[in-house]
Amino acid sequence: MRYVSTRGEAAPRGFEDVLLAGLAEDGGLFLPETWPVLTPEEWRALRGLPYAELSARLIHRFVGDALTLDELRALTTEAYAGFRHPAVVPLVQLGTNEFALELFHGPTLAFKDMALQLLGRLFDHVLKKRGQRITIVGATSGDTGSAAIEACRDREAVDIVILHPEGRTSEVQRRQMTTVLSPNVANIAVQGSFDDCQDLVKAMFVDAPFRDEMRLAAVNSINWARIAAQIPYYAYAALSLGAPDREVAVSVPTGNFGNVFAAWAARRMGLPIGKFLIGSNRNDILVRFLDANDMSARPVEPSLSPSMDIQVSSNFERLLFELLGRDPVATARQMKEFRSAGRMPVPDAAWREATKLFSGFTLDDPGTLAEIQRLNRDVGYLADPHTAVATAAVRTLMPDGRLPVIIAATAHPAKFPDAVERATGLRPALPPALADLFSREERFTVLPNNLGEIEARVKAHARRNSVDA
Ligand SMILES: Cc1ncc(COP(=O)(O)O)c(C=O)c1O
Ligand SMILES: N[C@@H](CCOP(=O)(O)O)C(=O)O
Repeated sequence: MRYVSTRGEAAPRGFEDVLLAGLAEDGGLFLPETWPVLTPEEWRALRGLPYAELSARLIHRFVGDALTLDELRALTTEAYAGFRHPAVVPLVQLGTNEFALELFHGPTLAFKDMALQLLGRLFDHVLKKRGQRITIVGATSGDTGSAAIEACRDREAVDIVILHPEGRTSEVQRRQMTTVLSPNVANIAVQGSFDDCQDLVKAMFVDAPFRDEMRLAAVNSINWARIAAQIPYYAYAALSLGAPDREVAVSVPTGNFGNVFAAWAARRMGLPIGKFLIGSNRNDILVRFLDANDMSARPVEPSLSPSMDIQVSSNFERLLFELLGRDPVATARQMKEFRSAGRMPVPDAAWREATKLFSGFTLDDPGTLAEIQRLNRDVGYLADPHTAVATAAVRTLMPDGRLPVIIAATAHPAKFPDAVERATGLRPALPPALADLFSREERFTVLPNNLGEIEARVKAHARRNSVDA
């Protein structure tokens, strides 16, 4: 299995190198050179398998000879062993044809654990084999950061620096990151938005001397391994609902487009997902694109679903590459225009293609509170604000219930207790492992949105750790 960059100038390479590279040197994102496609019989053979086994078998299609199936199975088994639910990703019926796929039973209470618990172990496996160290730099709007820190804390060959937008995460999200005092972990609160944090991370990756000196690696969904590890839960849910013999739909609360792209990848591998609903808060660039081919970035605005407070969705580039017939020159041209002008008219044929599969839905804060309240009152289900955006999308975009819909329940309600309490009067408690979160010491550095200052901080952190090591 080899991977190509969406911008075509970086050399194709195998899984291990893609795992360690994160972003391609040309600024593009890696995708498999050819998609593995499973026959209906092969899909059926995965039905009923324990989650760790199912995920090992599917992810193995992407790793080539980097790991044997046995090696990968050992990693997925360990990765999901600590989840709080025996099914790992339980499917909970919310309506006649609506099912919440709960992705938040991992250590940090969000769907990011599904991929990052595995990614931390994959890094370890590959780095031990190679005798190398890496410095991870990541951007977070709240959930990737804590999941990555939890997965990488105290790992010998890894230093990790996470950038979050100062004051724009929930307090639980911030504390989950900043109270981890392991010496290989550093947190930076950037005076800016998530988009600024993500731009800074991408700028570090295209700064070749810095990237090489620090041996930068990525934990965001720019890293292909993140997407690969998010595909199996869609397969697990779809197979439980009758696929490959029955078509299903998905509804995904969307920010950086990684989670919904993983669902699209599952379709590309032969899973019959017939419709993709994209839920958005007031940062609705993807919805405007789908409704009117208006792909224009506006300033990021805070909302009750802060993890989706994103305007520039990294993984849209992967879909664009596919929509443009895998033409890297056209993709690079479009992305360059988006970067310089802040807008990108996608060619009409590609836009129409996208609208056949994807539909967008925007929910404002009052609507989000009303939906959390409705779910609690009518269904007895306590949803976090991100999940509520996706359940509301189903009621608006697919009220006829013609397909079973898998709703990605991306976070535990206790991560957003203020919003949930405002909507329902109930304050969800944190699980026992996090019960003392509010009395733990916090450590982070506040820095301006300035590449030089951030790079200097990353360098100081990585140096200190290699001296200590
Ligand atoms: C709870 C939650 N829901 C939804 C999203 C959006 O997912 P994606 O960025 O993969 O589109 C995020 C952040 O990524 C999140 O943390
Ligand atoms: N919502 C995310 C933003 C980063 O997304 P990623 O999937 O690219 O890591 C977060 O919670 O940090």
